[in-house]
Amino acid sequence: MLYSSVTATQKRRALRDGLASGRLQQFPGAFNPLSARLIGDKGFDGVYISGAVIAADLGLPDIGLTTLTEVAQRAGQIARMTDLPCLVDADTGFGEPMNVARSVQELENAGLAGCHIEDQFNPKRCGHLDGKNVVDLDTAVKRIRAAADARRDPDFLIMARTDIRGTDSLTAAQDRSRALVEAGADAIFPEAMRNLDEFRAIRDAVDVPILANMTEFGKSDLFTAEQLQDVGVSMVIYPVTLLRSAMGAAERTLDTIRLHGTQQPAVEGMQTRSRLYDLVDYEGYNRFDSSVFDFEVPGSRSAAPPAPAGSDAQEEQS
Ligand SMILES: C[C@](O)(C(=O)O)[C@H](CC(=O)O)C(=O)O
Ligand SMILES: [Mg+2]
Repeated sequence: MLYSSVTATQKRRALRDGLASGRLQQFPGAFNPLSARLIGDKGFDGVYISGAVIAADLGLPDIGLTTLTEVAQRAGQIARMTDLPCLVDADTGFGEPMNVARSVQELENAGLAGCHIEDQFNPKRCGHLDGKNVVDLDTAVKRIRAAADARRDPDFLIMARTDIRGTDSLTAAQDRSRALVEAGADAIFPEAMRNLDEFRAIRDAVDVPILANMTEFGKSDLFTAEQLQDVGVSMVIYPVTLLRSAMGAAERTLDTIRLHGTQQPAVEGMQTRSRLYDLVDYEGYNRFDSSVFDFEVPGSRSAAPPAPAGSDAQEEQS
């Protein structure tokens, strides 16, 4: 009830331990707080909070229009719902190095386990699009140094993302990764790697964990967990995967209603009422104060809490 049951400090330690474990850490992207709960329920290692998803959710393109306040608030709402460590996308850090410092402290306050900060110019864009620009090495280093110096919890993970592979060679990406680690990065996110050998080359260049971004319709093939583990990747994100899946399902359901005049054929694929109630832990709230739910709905599972007043028991699917 009221989640999460572990502290932010414990989550940060869990993230560090996971990265040190030698086992690939899988972080699907939550598109809302409820989906973070689902990710934990399915046994994943952590939750990724994507800048692209936060932007898309607001109906915005992913070009640095979202603000620190919006991202910290949404990320905090998501982190609240899970015992897993959450890694949030802090884009370019929301400004100059001093802004980056403030961003890190706000994200610490929001209960995140870590964040990544990239070396793109503003306005930034999706790392898998063409025509990106990166800032010079000095600026990139200052951002990461400011982030590392600003954190108050030494376990808050500062991950440096470099987009340089989009504009320069693999060697340039290795050099920049080394410099970012020197500046204080705890981990490296090499964006838009072209193949597994490129991931291996970055891994060989630095002695910190590296992340693979398995975003669909991008520049990288969708490698399996086993393939990534074999080349020494420590963490994989599936940043927009759940949003794309949910939106795909939403479109299909809307088409069904248009076609059949009812959603009935789509109901089979829907999350049931009782599963939704499991995820929000109605039962836990009911234990806390049973007078909140002091009526029964015929046909509901005995373990499931009763539906709120005015709901239709016929909707119960499980
Ligand atoms: C990882 C990423 O930064 C994100 O915001 O989720 C995006 C994902 C995407 O647009 O597919 C990225 O720049 O790769
Ligand atoms: Mg992003």
